[in-house]
Amino acid sequence: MEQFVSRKKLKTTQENDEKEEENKRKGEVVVNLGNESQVIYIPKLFCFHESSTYLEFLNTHIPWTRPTIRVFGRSLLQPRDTCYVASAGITELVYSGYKPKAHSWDDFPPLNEIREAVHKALPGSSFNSVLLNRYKGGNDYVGWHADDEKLYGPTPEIASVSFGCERDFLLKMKPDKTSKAASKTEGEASSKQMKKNAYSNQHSFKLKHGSLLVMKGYTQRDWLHSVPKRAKADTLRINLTFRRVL
Ligand SMILES: O=C(O)CCC(=O)C(=O)O
Ligand SMILES: [Fe+2]
Repeated sequence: MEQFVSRKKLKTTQENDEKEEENKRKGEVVVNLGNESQVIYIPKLFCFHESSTYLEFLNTHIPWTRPTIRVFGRSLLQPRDTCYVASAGITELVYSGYKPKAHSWDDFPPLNEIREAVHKALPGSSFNSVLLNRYKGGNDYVGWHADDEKLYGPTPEIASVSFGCERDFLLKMKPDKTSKAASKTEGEASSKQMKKNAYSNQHSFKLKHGSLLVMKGYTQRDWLHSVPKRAKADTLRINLTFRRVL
């Protein structure tokens, strides 16, 4: 009898966990970008209260810096604050001529909690680094780029968690891919389904407080993304992009 009761309890907990996961994924949007590139958007991975607690923690406890980077041969102050956290022993990250210092996960337990929630939402994923960005207001931004550094391999899964001010996240096809994609789409457009899903060269998402956006497949090879300046988005936003260095 005792065994029966505890087993029943166990099942209930498991059922509750499944229900909780299901609730988190409510409103999930999957966008097939074509040519094996995909974006998944989950608006509410974290509830409002959890998200606000993480925003406050990250804002006050992360050692933010605003480095000088090189873009198109010119030095400029990166238009947002940044910090990098990574597992020991993995290949160092270098982007735009800048090599961020890798901080330890152990120094920021809430970051590990967020990473675990992302792992739960994306079965099979295992991220060993996170690049954090802090946008202090609407003048802070990230320009068009792809996270296509070699250390992530050809088809990285990049999981982006946002807290704070809602900002637009834009995707556009890389210029050299546009014509090829158009001819491919035309060729495939015979089926009704394809016509309905006719691929577009641009997409935009409003990244909400506590949301998760995932870029998968060949998105980094074929697409650029950005978070442009927005005069009206004048409050703090913190974004975390989880990546796996191979
Ligand atoms: O802030 C964002 O939503 C995007 C950040 C980003 O693209 C990056 O860190 O590579
Ligand atoms: Fe990026």
